[in-house]
Amino acid sequence: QENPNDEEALALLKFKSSLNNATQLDNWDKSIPMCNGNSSNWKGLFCSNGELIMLQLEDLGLSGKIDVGSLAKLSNLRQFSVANNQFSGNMPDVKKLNGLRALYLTNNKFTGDIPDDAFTGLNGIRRVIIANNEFTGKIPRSLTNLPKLVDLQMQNNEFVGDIPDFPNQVDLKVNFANNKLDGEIPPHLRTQYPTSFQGNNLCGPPLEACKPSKKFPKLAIIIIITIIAAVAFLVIALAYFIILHRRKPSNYKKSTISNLQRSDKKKEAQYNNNNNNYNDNNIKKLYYKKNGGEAAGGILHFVRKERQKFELEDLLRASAEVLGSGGFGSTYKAELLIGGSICMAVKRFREMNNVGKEEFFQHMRRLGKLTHPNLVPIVAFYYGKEEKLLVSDFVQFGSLASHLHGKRSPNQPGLDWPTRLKIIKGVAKGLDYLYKEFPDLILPHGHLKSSNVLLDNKCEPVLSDYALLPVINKDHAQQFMVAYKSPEFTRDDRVTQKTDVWSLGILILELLTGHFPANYLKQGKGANADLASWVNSVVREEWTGEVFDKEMNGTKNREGQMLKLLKIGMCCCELNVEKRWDLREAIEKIEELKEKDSEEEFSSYGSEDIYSSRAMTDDDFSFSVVEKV
Ligand SMILES: Nc1ncnc2c1ncn2[C@@H]1O[C@H](COP(=O)(O)OP(=O)(O)OP(=O)(O)O)[C@@H](O)[C@H]1O
Repeated sequence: QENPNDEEALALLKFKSSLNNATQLDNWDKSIPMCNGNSSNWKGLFCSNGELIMLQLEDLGLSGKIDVGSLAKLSNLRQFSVANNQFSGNMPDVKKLNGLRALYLTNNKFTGDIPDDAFTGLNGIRRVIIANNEFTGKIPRSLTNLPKLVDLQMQNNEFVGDIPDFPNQVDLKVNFANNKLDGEIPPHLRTQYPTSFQGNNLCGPPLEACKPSKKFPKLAIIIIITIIAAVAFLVIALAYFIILHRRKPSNYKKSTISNLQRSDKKKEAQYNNNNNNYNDNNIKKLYYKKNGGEAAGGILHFVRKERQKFELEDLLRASAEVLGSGGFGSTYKAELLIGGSICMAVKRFREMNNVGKEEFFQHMRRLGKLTHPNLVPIVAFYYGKEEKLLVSDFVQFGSLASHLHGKRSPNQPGLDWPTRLKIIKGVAKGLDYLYKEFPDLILPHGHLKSSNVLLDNKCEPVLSDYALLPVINKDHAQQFMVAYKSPEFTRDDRVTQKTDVWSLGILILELLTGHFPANYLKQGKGANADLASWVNSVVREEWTGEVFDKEMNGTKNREGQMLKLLKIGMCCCELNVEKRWDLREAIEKIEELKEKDSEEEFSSYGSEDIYSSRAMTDDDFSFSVVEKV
């Protein structure tokens, strides 16, 4: 049967044939399907539900002709980017691509005037990014009629003449810097940043006022007087407003902060499904507008080349909800509408100034190079003096913590054994990768806990909040990060490369028992000072059956494997660091686990085996005093 994408594949191959230097597109091959659900087999293509929606051919050294006629056959094409290549000549005739939402031609060598009607009919377009080329002539008037336009970047070209007004685009952000433009900045662009106009011969707000023309001194005087009168009026009105405002009782502040107030209830809510409570808030509303975050107006630095770019402003304005707050700050889910809907998780960090700016950027770039199916990819970051934002992919299915400890509807089953086994195997793989990538770090993860194990729609685990220790202020890390709740830190004030193994052990025990480890830490000194001690005491009394989470239904013929995992958890929680397994050993043992027991395994495992794995002395009962959770 004819593949519906065949025609598009042919169109793309024709498009490719008019490019020069397209050697990197060698997997564009008609025998391989372009799209596979939401992923693509051809370099530079992005697909959604089997349809090609974006073409991102960036940094490929391409030149030659852009065959727009062929591109026009791609019926769902939303984004077209050839940024950072060697294209020259006139701008392609993009008005033929009438479904386009974003166009990126930045950093090429395009020349010539752009016809006035070049953008006519592109009624869905949101971004026109043609900066850093050699375009000449006037700014095409058709740009002013694009109802959805929010981002127009034409800086570093050779445009001449005046800037037209953009009266219809309320959220538009422009950049015309470093051209040869002159005249007065039009009324609807006066609230833009002054830097968007610098390097031209422009005047008027937000730049300096235009010099009054010598021909009409009287008119100039009238204008100045009018401006002074208007300013005076504004000052008086402002003063009046302030006086009026001060007199009001100040319960305003309370209601704003209450949005984000921390409470134990919220922690519980946080563990309920992440997809609840969707509303029309955005991060600005939820935090910045009210509490004055420093990020507004800042720059988002992308650490992954292949990812679709967006601006910080887009992120802060996107529809958002609070996912929860931890020791470092709040995390938000933001839904961006660019070339389809994309959900990102945005985590605010304070106390992240352990290293200088340069080193911080370096560390982020290092995180941006990590690719592993069991790690949440960090996509971008914002660097502010006091505050940082880390942007990563939003993981759909909530955290392991929410599945283990959150409320469920009565007919929703708990996680079964095969799923729990899959989760711990994935966690082990993610950790293994981190240890290989960060041999220089004492704690390659440092913050392994069930709320930092997220689940995708197939219940595959993905780790978050990893490898952040180098950038977090020491005091803060010691107060909040999981590694610093380990016996070796509370007892000896030290952490080692085996401390993440202890966190893994606690995670395993949490997964098997369904008990929330923080509850034990709260109780402090005593026989059950941590989850491992509790498990130990139950096992010692030969009540091993009591250890396992009752929600983990259908355990028949699986007890042997479950006991093996329990033993692994106990060995990872060995108090004596020297005797504790290292990560490699723990991973190997986890990898050996199977879903079902073989006959002899089924009969040979008993509680004695488990008990001997954590040799308990009287001292052990009192080592782990952790007041703060
Ligand atoms: N990328 C993501 N996708 C989906 N949910 C996420 C993502 N990152 C974090 N979350 C969820 O958001 C909530 C808040 O996370 P956050 O990391 O702020 O707090 P925490 O993990 O409880 O504590 P801490 O700050 O100490 O790590 C948690 O339930 C977490 O599972």
